Amino acid sequence: MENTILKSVDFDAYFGENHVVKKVNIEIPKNNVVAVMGPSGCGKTTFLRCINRMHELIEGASTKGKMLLNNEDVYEMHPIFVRHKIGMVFQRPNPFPNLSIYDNVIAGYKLNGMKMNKADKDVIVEQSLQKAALWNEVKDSLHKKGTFLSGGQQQRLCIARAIAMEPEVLLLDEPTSALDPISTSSIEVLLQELKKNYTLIVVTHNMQQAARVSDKTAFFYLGELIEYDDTKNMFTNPQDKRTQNYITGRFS
Ligand SMILES: Nc1ncnc2c1ncn2[C@@H]1O[C@H](COP(=O)(O)OP(=O)(O)OP(=O)(O)O)[C@@H](O)[C@H]1O
Repeated sequence: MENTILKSVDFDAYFGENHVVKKVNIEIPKNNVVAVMGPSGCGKTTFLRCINRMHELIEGASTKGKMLLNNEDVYEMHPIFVRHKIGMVFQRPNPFPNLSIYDNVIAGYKLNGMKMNKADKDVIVEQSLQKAALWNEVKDSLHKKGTFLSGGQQQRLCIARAIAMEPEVLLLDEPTSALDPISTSSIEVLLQELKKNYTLIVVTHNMQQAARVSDKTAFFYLGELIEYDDTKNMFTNPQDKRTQNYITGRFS
């Protein structure tokens, strides 16, 4: 694929002896939203966490194969650099409870001991909140704690925090599953906006959401990537019986 930003080659992941991601080969095009779906326990989150090397933080966890970002193996880069380039947003909004909205946005810089003057910080905070479609709602309360925000606003704050590090790829693990329908819809709109500047990989259990937001969909089953195609094709003309069964609700 010409515009591939991320590519896995024969990628395996294990928890101890338990082989949970099996020989996954996938190419993710730049500025796309790719949905990752499949039944519970099929390795979606594990695969996502392998992309930015968070899997290896778990004791006994290991990987095999290649994960290439712009053709360079992320497993040969410094893990901190990898997590700058490949940001992550989790299922439950997790702003740092003791930090203000402002400090939450630049938390990644502080955690890594990267010093900046106030003017630069102000720019990063405003730009990141703008891109996360939260600026207008919080610009007058930047020094209040992030936990005062609604769930949907907190999730957008977490997106702003990830964007502040200027990643190329953003991994989102069921980013709306803890949110109400209105917040969910505002995050879905935001994803469409964000893909202009970033490449997004979104784990979702919600097939309607995958159909609404993604350009391509990957279907995982028992640790294997069974099918990967343009979302439209995947939902209208799945090639594998297991994908067909999943999208028609024969197993969840
Ligand atoms: N920390 C862990 N230690 C050991 N095994 C784990 C751990 N996390 C997940 N697993 C196992 O790895 C397999 C894949 O889990 P994973 O969370 O990646 O699946 P998933 O498709 O994201 O599931 P869900 O949709 O329920 O979130 C499962 O068998 C799970 O039990």
